[in-house]
Amino acid sequence: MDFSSSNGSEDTELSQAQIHLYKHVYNFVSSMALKSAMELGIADVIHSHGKPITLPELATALNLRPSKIGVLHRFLRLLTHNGFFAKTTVSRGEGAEEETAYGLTPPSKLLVKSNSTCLAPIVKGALHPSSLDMWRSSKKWFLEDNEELTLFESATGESFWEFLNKETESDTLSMFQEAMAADSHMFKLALKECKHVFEGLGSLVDVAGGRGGVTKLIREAFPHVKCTVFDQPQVVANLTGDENLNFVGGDMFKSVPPADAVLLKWVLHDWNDELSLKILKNCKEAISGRGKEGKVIIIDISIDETSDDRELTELKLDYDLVMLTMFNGKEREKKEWEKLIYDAGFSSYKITPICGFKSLIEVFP
Ligand SMILES: C[S@@+](CC[C@H](N)C(=O)[O-])C[C@H]1O[C@@H](n2cnc3c(N)ncnc32)[C@H](O)[C@@H]1O
Repeated sequence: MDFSSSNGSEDTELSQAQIHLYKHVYNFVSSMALKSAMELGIADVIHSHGKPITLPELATALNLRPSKIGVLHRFLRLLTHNGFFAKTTVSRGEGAEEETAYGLTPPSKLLVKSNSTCLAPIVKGALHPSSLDMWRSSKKWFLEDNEELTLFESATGESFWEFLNKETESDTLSMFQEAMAADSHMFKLALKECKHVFEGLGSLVDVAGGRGGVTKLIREAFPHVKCTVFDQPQVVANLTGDENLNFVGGDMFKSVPPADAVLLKWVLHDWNDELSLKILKNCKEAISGRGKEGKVIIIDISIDETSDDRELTELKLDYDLVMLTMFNGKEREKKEWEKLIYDAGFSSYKITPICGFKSLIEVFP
């Protein structure tokens, strides 16, 4: 572009373009500031304080040296701008000067570790170096002629599942399972909206159900349903159930234990269409004893750019790239779900949005 001859509107467009570009380049800073706040436990301190906290009080509670108060202030300024803290003023008594204080907002309440809806493990897992380092290899990965290879494999030489299951990575496996469990707690809210989906079931198998976080919530609401949590043997190895809760180790690509209904929460987006089809066919077989009354309940993202707002679509598309690069999985649009469901031999389905950004898809034989 020849800058000397550009007119006013071109200049404005150029400036806007620069802001747009830089905003996306520096998006990672907001993620990292959030991670730092989570690691320091800022939300926990404010929560224990019981009211908005001043900067010196916060620094003291976090055991920070006075030299770091300026740093803390600048992190809080960005995080407050991003909606994680709310600024207010407090006075220490009559005649005293007013001081700025920081309170929690709904998003930062999700970082309070004593809350059952704490999502700190998601922040920890998603922004862990094991999830981020691979991006260094993205150009190399693009140039490789292997459609099956994930970015993670291209960068590390092993799949993410192989990496997690290594003896030396038991802490990382625990971290991953904790992140899944944290996400599952939010399912309690969704369960209120979609209780009818589980009504009338005698048995349920939660396929790739991790350590059973979701199953336990379903059992609280439906104590009479016989539940099975089915996952890889090493995930369920040391877990004990009771008369209505059973942990079974196995491979969902080989077979799935029989039940009236199968739950697949946060599972199919880990896999490409070919492997998802295998899982769905095994699930269809698992519910075959119940005839037309059986069903598969999928909880996953459904991308809908026409109905969702920009922010929601951006989150879903971000997730799609996470699934692609880590697992060769994908987030699906409605027509992709439909194809997968019909290809697996099911006759109908119903999609209901839940939990803000996920959908519950009931699939019928
Ligand atoms: C994204 S996590 C979802 C966990 C759980 N459904 C939830 O929402 O919390 C995917 C799960 O798939 C399990 N998994 C991976 N391969 C599997 C296989 N071949 N058979 C059974 N489970 C498997 C993993 O161990 C992991 O717990």
